[in-house]
Amino acid sequence: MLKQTNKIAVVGGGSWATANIKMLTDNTITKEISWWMRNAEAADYIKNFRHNPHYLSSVEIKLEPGNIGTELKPLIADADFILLNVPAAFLKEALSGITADDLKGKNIVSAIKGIVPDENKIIGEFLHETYGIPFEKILVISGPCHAEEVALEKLSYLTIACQDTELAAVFAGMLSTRYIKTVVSDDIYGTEYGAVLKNVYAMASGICHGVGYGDNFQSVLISNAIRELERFVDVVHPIDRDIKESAYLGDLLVTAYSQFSRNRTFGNMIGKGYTVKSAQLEMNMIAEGYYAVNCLHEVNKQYNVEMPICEAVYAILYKKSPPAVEMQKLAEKLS
Ligand SMILES: NC(=O)c1ccc[n+]([C@@H]2O[C@H](COP(=O)([O-])OP(=O)(O)OC[C@H]3O[C@@H](n4cnc5c(N)ncnc54)[C@H](O)[C@@H]3O)[C@@H](O)[C@H]2O)c1
Ligand SMILES: O=P(O)(O)OC[C@H](O)CO
Repeated sequence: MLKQTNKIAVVGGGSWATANIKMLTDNTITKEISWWMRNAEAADYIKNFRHNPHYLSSVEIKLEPGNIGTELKPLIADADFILLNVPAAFLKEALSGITADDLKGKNIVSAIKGIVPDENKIIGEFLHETYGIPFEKILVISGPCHAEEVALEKLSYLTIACQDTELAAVFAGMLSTRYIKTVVSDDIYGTEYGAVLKNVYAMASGICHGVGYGDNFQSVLISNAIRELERFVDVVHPIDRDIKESAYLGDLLVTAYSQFSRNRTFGNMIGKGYTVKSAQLEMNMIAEGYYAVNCLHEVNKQYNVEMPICEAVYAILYKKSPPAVEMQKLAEKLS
């Protein structure tokens, strides 16, 4: 049974965590919010100055200083919802020291669009298998929404997925604001895999731009990408879904075309000849697609879905195949 005042613990100190704090505090439903981040300096700065020094620094943080910290266990102890915002590659590290008992009975919300490396699992599967969280208590936030536009209060739509759609609606109610509309879904697998794949396609979009292809080619790439995405999710989790919904097609479009996209920016640098290391250093933000494409390559060994775009990005990032050569080969396979 949900309490009158819900307690929400936000985990992660980056752009999306900051945007989620803003949405939750701009929303008028009474709630208590705590915020964990690993960077102690940033936490102190936020307590003193009410702004995140590194991400979305224009956003005013309206939290009690005592509710912000770097010790995860006490911050999640009496939370009803734990909202995960750490990039998938660092999730295990962030949750180290946390046991299944610490998470028992809690609702876990993943705002992460990635796969846990080594485990090769989407976040819902990882939480279920590692911590025994029942699927009815796992929620996923997705949809076409850049943190930067949340900071600017530009009208955006989020999808909240959970097997228990009533619970999804409760959480959606706590995120909605004048500038955030919410949609509820029961498709955890499709929503998660859709978000993971769109990051890889955004990288492909950036790579082709960096190599010199134009808008005409990019639109063909993205229309092939949505078909590739649909092929994959229909094999992994075959249910009746409309791939044209915002959580799937919408998210692919925003990330493939937006100036704010981390994954597209990263791909563009790779297309222009940066190494992975130098692109990562220059960005100061995490492009999830870099880790995800390696995991997807492994996961797809089990399903054998035809995924030429993912394979091209994998070859460029992990086999050091020249971007221009891979894009030329890929172009022959698109229609
Ligand atoms: N930014 C967005 O607009 C947006 C929107 C929807 C979903 N997401 C998802 O939210 C998640 C978080 O992304 P973000 O955009 O907030 O990230 P970001 O790039 O803004 O911030 C990077 C985050 O990673 C952490 N980090 C970096 N290096 C680390 C390390 N070595 N060990 C541990 N932590 C490290 C940083 O502390 C910071 O919290 C991702 O899964 C992303 O796909 C982001
Ligand atoms: O576009 P990116 O790569 O910054 O990803 C951010 C969000 O997932 C967009 O919905």
